[in-house]
Amino acid sequence: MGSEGYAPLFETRRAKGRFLYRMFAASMFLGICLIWAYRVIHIPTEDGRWGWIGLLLAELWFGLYWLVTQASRWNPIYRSTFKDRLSQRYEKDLPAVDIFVCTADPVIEPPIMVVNTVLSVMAYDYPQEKLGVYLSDDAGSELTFYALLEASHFSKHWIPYCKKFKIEPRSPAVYFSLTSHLHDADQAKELELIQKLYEEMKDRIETATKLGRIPEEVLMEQKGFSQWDSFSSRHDHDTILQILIDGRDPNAMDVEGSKLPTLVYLAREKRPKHPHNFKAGAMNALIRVSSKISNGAIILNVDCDMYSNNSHSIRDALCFFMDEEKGQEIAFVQYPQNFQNITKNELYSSSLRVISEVEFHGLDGYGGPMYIGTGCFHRRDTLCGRKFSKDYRNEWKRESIKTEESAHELQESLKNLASCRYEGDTQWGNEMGLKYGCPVEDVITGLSIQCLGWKSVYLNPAQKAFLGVAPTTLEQTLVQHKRWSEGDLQILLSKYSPAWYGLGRISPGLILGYCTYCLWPLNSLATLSYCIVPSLYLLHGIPLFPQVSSPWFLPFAYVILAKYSGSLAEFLWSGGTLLGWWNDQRIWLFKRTTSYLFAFMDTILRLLGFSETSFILTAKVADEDVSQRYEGEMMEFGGSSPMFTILATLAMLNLFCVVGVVKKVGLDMEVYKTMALQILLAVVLLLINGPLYQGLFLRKDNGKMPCKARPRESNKTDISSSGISSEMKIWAPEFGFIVILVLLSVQAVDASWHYNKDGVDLVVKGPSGNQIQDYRDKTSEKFEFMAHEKGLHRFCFTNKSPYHETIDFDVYTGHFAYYDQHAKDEHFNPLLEQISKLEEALYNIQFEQHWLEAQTERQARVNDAMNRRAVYKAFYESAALIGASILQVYLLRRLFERKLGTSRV
Ligand SMILES: O=c1ccn([C@@H]2O[C@H](COP(=O)(O)OP(=O)(O)O[C@H]3O[C@H](CO)[C@@H](O)[C@H](O)[C@H]3O)[C@@H](O)[C@H]2O)c(=O)[nH]1
Ligand SMILES: [Mn+2]
Repeated sequence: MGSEGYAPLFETRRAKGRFLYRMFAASMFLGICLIWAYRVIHIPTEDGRWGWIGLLLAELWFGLYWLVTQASRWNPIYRSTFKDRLSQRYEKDLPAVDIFVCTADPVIEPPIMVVNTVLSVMAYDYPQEKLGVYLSDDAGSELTFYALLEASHFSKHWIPYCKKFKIEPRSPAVYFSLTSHLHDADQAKELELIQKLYEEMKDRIETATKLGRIPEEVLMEQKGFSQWDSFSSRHDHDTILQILIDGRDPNAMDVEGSKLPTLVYLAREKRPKHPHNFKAGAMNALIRVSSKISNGAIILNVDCDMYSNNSHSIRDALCFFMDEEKGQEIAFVQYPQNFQNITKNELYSSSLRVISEVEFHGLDGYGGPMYIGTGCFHRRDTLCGRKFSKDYRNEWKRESIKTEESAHELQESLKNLASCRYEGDTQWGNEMGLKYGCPVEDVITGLSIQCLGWKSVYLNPAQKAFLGVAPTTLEQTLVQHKRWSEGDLQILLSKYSPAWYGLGRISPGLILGYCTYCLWPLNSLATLSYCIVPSLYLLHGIPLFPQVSSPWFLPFAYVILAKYSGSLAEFLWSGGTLLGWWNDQRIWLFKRTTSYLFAFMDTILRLLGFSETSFILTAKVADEDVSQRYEGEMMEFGGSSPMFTILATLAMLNLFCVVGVVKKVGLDMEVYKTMALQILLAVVLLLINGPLYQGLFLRKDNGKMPCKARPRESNKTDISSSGISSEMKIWAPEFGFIVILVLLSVQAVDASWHYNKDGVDLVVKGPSGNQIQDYRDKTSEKFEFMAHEKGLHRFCFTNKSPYHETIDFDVYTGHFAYYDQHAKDEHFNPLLEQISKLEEALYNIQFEQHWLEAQTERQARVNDAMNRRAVYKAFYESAALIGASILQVYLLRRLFERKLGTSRV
């Protein structure tokens, strides 16, 4: 098309104030150089030399990393579209669009949420006959299938309602929750009707989900359910494919007589021995299956929680692809990830605000944002690996698939495309489709597309295009970031590394842009050194920063001030609050000392061949009390995690140093006058760790830091004669709470060898008085007991012998990370799993020691008369210690030797 009279379909604006920003950045850089100079010039010869070098390395890293992050701020651009022009020119020739929704677990991704997302994308403001909606269910759950079946019926009412009244957003659940009062009487009536239909559907779905069972009559009616006959587990089943609405069928119409979008359910084949490659595998199966059903030229991918919040998003995206002059080079259009459940001050900093509002615009200025999984429109061709060429023209008017086959025949013939073996010896997962073997399949796929010469576009309209569910606990946030940062670091080290593969293929600005994320994990070491070294040296009175009166103080002060006021300004400008920024700084610290550290270590283990890729799904639902604490912005430490152990240790270390310093200050004020910056750092760390101290010491709710198993003092109880009982009560605060008793019943010493065989009975009763455990005739025993409900548990000892009995017992109470994690998640990350096991094993060692000690004591008492006590005690103690040491050595060796087990969804 000629340029004359050409009106583009989209517009690109450069950010204002770039010059000012660049001046500011240059001044920061000068400050950073001065800090480096100071460190190098002043390396001490004795006291504090190592600490100093630690800080020098940390500052070198921070400075270089800061330089890298400038790429995403140097040249930001903003995009806007002209949808009216699109519709004037192309309304009749709009391309077919296929929409892929991915789900993987009916428990943490409830079917009702999934179908709301599906309904929202079925109701796009777009010719419905050109839409194909595909749900990939990696759990192969009948419940999700049932929900989708229900949604296919409901869509016949929902889509016409949306179109008639042009409502937003088009996720029914969200729409109904936002709409209470309507002025238009007509609409009010229809609203009532449709809402009733929705509530009924929701009821049916939720009841089925709760019961884990589909109503009998539905099973009879819908033949698709028979596909579950050969289903053995989510990891082991045939392909299940069902075309629920066949767009080619002239009868597929809504209640107003308009065409409906195609709707397909797919659970690809899974076999335990066959790697399924997580979301990437699911997407590739969808690409193949859809190519034989609707074969849309454009593919939109959304996660099952990311409902469409803007019915015009397809048209917006098409403005880029269909622009006559610049459209041909664009491979994908990425929308930001926004969330519906962000609280005002975003406790876990999960809005990704600065990334969405600042950094991605910056990447767009250098050739386009990364592909971040959800909310992204692709050309089918480029997703399948097509190389860029100048003469490439997308053929929008594709032949629609003409086949005489019935939906059923088609279904059967397509199952092969989603089978495990199909991809063997093909380029799928490599040159074609999404790439395999990386926890962030999206980023590496996007990068390889850009390396083939394509551009991408970042579109961030005021009316958010997609809204999803952000993690609602600290642990989930940290685990999610671990997956992301680990994946990004892997990319940096992979064949497709932006650093070398990208060289010459994408612009240097974009390479640095990618590195901003790929280098996340390396920040952990520098941050750790900054959290530990200055505080420890402060305690010892060794200064590591220049005095306030020294001229070298200036660059430090300037860089600190400029860095933090800049970051605050950015955060506020992106729509955040002051407290939100403060929380963001805290999470910044937490992620760097835990998620990134684990990601770093895991990547190294992976390089050495110890661990395999895993994917821990982010939960989209939470218990009620957890949700309440989230809404109230109270940090969640419930459930134990090795990440919390690190956070708590660092916080305690800092507290310890600060308390130590406060004690000393009275004695020696002078020393500390020279250490203003170190004191400032320690105090800021103290403040930022505030919620940790609260969780450790002050809070009483279930979200507080879990207590580790720890021994209580030994107890002794005397039960004078037969039939007499003694009772002990223990409060179990939650499921999985563990009580361990070491019981030792010993007759009065004077009866020496005649200890009674009848021993003692122990009965454990649960909170409602029900008997849970019953041990009879015990003389010496250890019991391990796990509470299955919370509440007061009674441990009742009864003496059956005619003699006076002394019962000597130890009680350990606590909650094991190991049990906890495994109850929640069968595929806990290998490294964390090993750590929990080690933790548990170490505890067991402690326990064995106590038991042996108790045994020794018992023996000793029994043998008192023979004066062999000392011998026995020594014997048992050394045996215990040797055993413990052997076990420790064995466990540690196993930790490093064993090829860590596979774990996958
Ligand atoms: O084996 C799997 C695992 C996951 N999923 C789906 O992948 C999506 C993302 O999973 P989620 O637990 O929500 O991870 P997030 O960290 O929130 O996801 C972001 O990061 C992922 C890469 O780590 C991308 O795949 C996602 O698109 C992106 O939204 C969900 O729809 C899942 O159902 C599958 O289909 N199969
Ligand atoms: Mn998600």
